[in-house]
Amino acid sequence: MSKVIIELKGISKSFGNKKVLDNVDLQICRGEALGIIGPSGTGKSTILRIIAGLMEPDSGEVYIEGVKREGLIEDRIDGVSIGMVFQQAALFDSLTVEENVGFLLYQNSKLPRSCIRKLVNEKLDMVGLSGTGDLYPSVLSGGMRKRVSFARAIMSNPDNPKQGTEVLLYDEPTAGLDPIASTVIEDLICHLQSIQGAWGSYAIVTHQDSTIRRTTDRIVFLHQGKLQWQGRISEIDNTDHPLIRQFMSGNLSGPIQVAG
Ligand SMILES: Nc1ncnc2c1ncn2[C@@H]1O[C@H](COP(=O)(O)OP(=O)(O)OP(=O)(O)O)[C@@H](O)[C@H]1O
Repeated sequence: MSKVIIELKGISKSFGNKKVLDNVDLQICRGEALGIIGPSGTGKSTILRIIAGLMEPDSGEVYIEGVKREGLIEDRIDGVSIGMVFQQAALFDSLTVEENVGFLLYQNSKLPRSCIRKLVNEKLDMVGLSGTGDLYPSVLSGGMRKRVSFARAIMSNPDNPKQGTEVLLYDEPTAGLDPIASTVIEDLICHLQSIQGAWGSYAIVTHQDSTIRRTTDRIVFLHQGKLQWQGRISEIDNTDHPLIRQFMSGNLSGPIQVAG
């Protein structure tokens, strides 16, 4: 079996009196493409934020290559770098594409501007956006804005050997995109995984059928705070698990209650 790179053990999280995650165990192995699916509001984005170190669980532990994490991301550097692509591209509209992608290096490193610009251009090339560094986000399409946020997530600081992104977390990367723009993003996710070295492992939260099928090799299904089913992507059409059958068919009848 592949080496476990990230492990959640007994993770619980509540907001107010609503328990969103209830004793969740989850592993991401090196080289794995994990899909996290389930009905809306079931805690998928919350899991990504906990893995990224942006939010602390109420109880449970997060292990990064077997080392227990203490605190949030600003308190320490993990042995594995984790990049996150947010549901909304979350770009600063008053900054250029280059300034958005290089934002953390411009803010936190002593690298010369020319060096950061070179690194940014490398990442823009990788996401198919060569020559867009001087543009502002407002002139880009939704799919292009997503790709800028990919470039930002894979930025690394060459002065810090631990800063190379090794795990990428994608929160609904194809939401709101037309089928063709979604295909471009799905291809890009697979392309980044195929590049030798850095971004071989990822977890992706998505509701889109094509994204589930084209970008994942293992699926976990979350419902009512619990991990209810997991299996290979090839099993998703064959399992008779009632939650998966209802979710994948979009049927209104079944164990998942329709909100509203
Ligand atoms: N910071 C927060 N404060 C209060 N409630 C929150 C917070 N973050 C998430 N929630 C609530 O927790 C629940 C789970 O949210 P989360 O975004 O993780 O779900 P999700 O499965 O990703 O949903 P969707 O598929 O609709 O994006 C929701 O009811 C949400 O309103």
